[in-house]
Amino acid sequence: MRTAASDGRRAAPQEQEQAMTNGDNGGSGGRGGTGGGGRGEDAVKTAEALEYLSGFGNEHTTEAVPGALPLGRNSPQRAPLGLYAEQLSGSAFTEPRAHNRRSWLYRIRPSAAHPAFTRIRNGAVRTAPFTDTVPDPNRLRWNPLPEPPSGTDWLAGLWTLGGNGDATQRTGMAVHLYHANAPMERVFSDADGELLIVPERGGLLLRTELGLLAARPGEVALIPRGVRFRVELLDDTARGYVCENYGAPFQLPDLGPIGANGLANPRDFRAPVAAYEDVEGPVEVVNKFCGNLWSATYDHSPLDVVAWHGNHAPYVYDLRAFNVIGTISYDHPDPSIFTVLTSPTDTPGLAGVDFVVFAPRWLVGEDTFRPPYFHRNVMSEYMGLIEGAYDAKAEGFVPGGGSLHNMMSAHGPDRETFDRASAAELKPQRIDDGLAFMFETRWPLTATAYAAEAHHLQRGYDDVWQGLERHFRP
Ligand SMILES: O=C(O)Cc1cc(O)ccc1O
Ligand SMILES: [Fe+2]
Repeated sequence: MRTAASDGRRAAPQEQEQAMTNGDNGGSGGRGGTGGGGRGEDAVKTAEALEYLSGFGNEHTTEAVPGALPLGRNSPQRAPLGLYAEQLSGSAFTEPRAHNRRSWLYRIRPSAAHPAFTRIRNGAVRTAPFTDTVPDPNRLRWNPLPEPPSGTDWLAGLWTLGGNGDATQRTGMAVHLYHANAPMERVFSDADGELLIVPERGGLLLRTELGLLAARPGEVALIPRGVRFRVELLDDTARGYVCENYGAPFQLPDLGPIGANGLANPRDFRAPVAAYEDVEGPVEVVNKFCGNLWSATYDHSPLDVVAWHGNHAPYVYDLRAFNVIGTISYDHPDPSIFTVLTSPTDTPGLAGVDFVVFAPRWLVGEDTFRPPYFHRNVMSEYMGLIEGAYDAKAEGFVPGGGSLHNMMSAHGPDRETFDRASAAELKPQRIDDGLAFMFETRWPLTATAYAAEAHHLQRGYDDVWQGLERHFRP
């Protein structure tokens, strides 16, 4: 963990009105700077120079201007440098210490200094409870979203596939996809849940209240509930997935008999160093609250946190750092062993949502059908593909697409995969031609009308299990 004193970040030029200042994180980018597509040259340069704090849930301390963090107390009579002190809570004040999350922010203006929000159109964003359609027992699979119209920013390009629970009860989750080709000018926050962003195409620069994160395909970023942020693009277009988790914040899974190490190692999670915008002037701030989008035009940027400390922060994680554990004897282990993050519910072991990754690994199982087995699962499974291919599907499950296998729906290897794996020579085999993930949840998912009627919904997905001949020879 870095300390405020050892950060040694220089103060950014305060006098520059409208300037973007971000400590050591790469100069005075400002907004935009895009040429042609959505890629911002400033964003690219800034992303390359980013520094991070390391460790999941650590008590971080960071300041973009030396002396901005008060010492010895959170809320001195007058905070240093004329800043306002503000607490951001990610858990109830009274939750057990192990689950308690909060950070103290030292900012140019308190978040309370804003005008009234008024409703704007929700675009293609939908929120639980999902009642557009009835839950579907059929296996569903989608191709990627079509290209967005030019000028689509990340928020405008957010498209809800479905979900479960009820955002107002802080239970359940939603699956969204996004496609974008323009940087956000506005700022967004989601009071309904935390956002786990899974880029599939194109890198993102996330300018958050607590600092800057870059998330490229293969990495995931988490924005805590209510944290304001703006998404800029590191490539001309961006595409990916989002799990909006209405429930308890994602945490690392217990390791049980695995021991003290393994799966996602805590130190590989990176939080931003403090970085702030000193912008006086109109800034649109969009707030998602209980399913609707609300907008207010602030007279300053709310990304104005000069220093912060605490254990509640955005973070980025490289899925390729995942320590994959599997069989070294026989049988295909259940994919819970690939859990990166879990959002627990009141019933131990029954997650509101697990985020699971199928990362490069060796398969060595003896006398074993090595790909995912045929199964029916009380949990519901949404799967996406970040790159390459997935070992249960020969074709049709493509990067940017996704599949939904709801509670108890029968699925598993397609016919081609079954035939191939049943005949394969069982020498050690490295699986490194793809990166797939799963949002697995205890409640069935209901699709939005958009998703159920989408042109890119694959009709005839059932056919992948056609032709599984009987081989029974009594
Ligand atoms: O359905 C899937 O492809 C996900 C999955 C993978 C696996 O290895 C075992 C069970 C399972 O649900
Ligand atoms: Fe499955």
